[in-house]
Amino acid sequence: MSEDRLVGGEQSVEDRAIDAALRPKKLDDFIGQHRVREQLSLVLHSALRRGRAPDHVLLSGGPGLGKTTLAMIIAAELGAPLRITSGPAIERAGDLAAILSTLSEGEVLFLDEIHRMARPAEEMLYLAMEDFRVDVVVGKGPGATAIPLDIAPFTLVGATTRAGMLPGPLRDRFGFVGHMDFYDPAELEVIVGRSAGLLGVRIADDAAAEVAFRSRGTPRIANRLLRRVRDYAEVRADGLVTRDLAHAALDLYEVDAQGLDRLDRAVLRALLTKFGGGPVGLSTLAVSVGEEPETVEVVAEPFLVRQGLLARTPRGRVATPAAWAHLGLTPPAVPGPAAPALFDVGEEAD
Ligand SMILES: Nc1ncnc2c1ncn2[C@@H]1O[C@H](COP(=O)(O)OP(=O)(O)OP(=O)(O)O)[C@@H](O)[C@H]1O
Ligand SMILES: [Mg+2]
Repeated sequence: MSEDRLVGGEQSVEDRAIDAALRPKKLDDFIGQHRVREQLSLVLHSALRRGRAPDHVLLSGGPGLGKTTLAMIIAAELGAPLRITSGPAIERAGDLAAILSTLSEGEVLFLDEIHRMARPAEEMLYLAMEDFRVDVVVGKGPGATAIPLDIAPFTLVGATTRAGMLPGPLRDRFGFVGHMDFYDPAELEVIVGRSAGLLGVRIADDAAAEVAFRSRGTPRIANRLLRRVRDYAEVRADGLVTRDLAHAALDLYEVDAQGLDRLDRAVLRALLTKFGGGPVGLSTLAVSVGEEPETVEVVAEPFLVRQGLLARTPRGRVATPAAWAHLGLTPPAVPGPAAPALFDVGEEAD
C-alpha cells in the first residue's frame, strides 16, 4: 500500500520511528483494551509466580491497534529477552528451526503476521509450541530421517490482522487469544495527550478530542494525525494546536468529520455509485477502487462496518442508508430486488 495515506492503518517510514518512540513500555501504561489487558496481566503474573514460561499468546486485530506494542510489553513484564520475526521472513521450515533452536529459556518469540508463514514451518511450529521440540530432517528422499531436538521452553507471541486465516490447529495451540478492537474516542484522547507530551506538542484539550475523534479508532492514526496538526500549527500559527487549526489541518489532509480517509470514501462511493449500494463481492469492489482485496478488507471495511456505513451480508457488501447520507447522495427510489438483510456475518460472500 502507498505510504502517503494519512489515515491508512499501515506503517510509513516516519511511523516506524515514531511508533518506537511512543510505544508504552509497561502494561499499566497501555491505554484502553481493558479486557485484553486484564486477562493478559493474569496470564503473565500467574506464570511469573509459578516461575514458568506463560502460555503462548495470540494477538489479533487491525493494523495500528497495538499488537507489536503489546508483544514488547509482554517480554518487558516477564523480564525476558525478546526475539522478533515475521511470517513472511519464514519461507522454509529451516528458517524457523534456526530461530527455535537458538532460543534461550523463557525467551519471548514475537512472530508478526503469523498468518503469512509457510506451511511446512507451521507444522514445525505446532510441535515446538506443544512439546518444545523440533524435528530436524536430515537427508533427502526415502533415506531422510527426522532427528528430534529439544528446545528451551519459550513463549510464542503471534500477531495477525487476519485471525480467520489461521489454521485451526495453530489457533488451538495458543493458551490465550487477545482480540484488539477499535479504541473509543475517549481512550484515543488520552493517547493523543500522552503522545503530545512525549513529542513536546502543545495542543488544546478540544483539539486533542478532535484529533482523537477522527482517528478511525486507531492509535497509530491518532499519533500520525497529531503530527500533521502539529506541522500545520507550526507553519500557519504559533505552534499551539487549537481546535480551529486542528479542523483546518484535518480538512486539508482529507480526513472527514467521521474520520474517513480517501480510501474509505472511495470504497463507499464505488459501492454507492457503481453498484447501486450493493450487494457486491469484495474482489469486485476492490478492483473498482484499484486496491488489493486484502487492503479493502483489512484496512477500510472494519471501520466502515463499525461506523454503520457498510454491512457484510452473505450476498456481498451492502451500503447502509447512513452511507448515502454521509456522501450526500440520494439512494435509488426503488430498492433493488429483495434488499438483503443488513447484518454482519463476518464472512466473505464471494
Ligand atoms: N494502547 C495503546 N496506548 C498507547 N499507545 C498505543 C496503544 N496501542 C498502540 N499505540 C501506539 O500506536 C502505535 C502503533 O501500535 P503497534 O505498532 O503496536 O500496532 P500493531 O497492531 O502492531 O500494527 P500492525 O498490524 O501494523 O503491525 C505505537 O507506536 C504505539 O505508540
Ligand atoms: Mg505490528
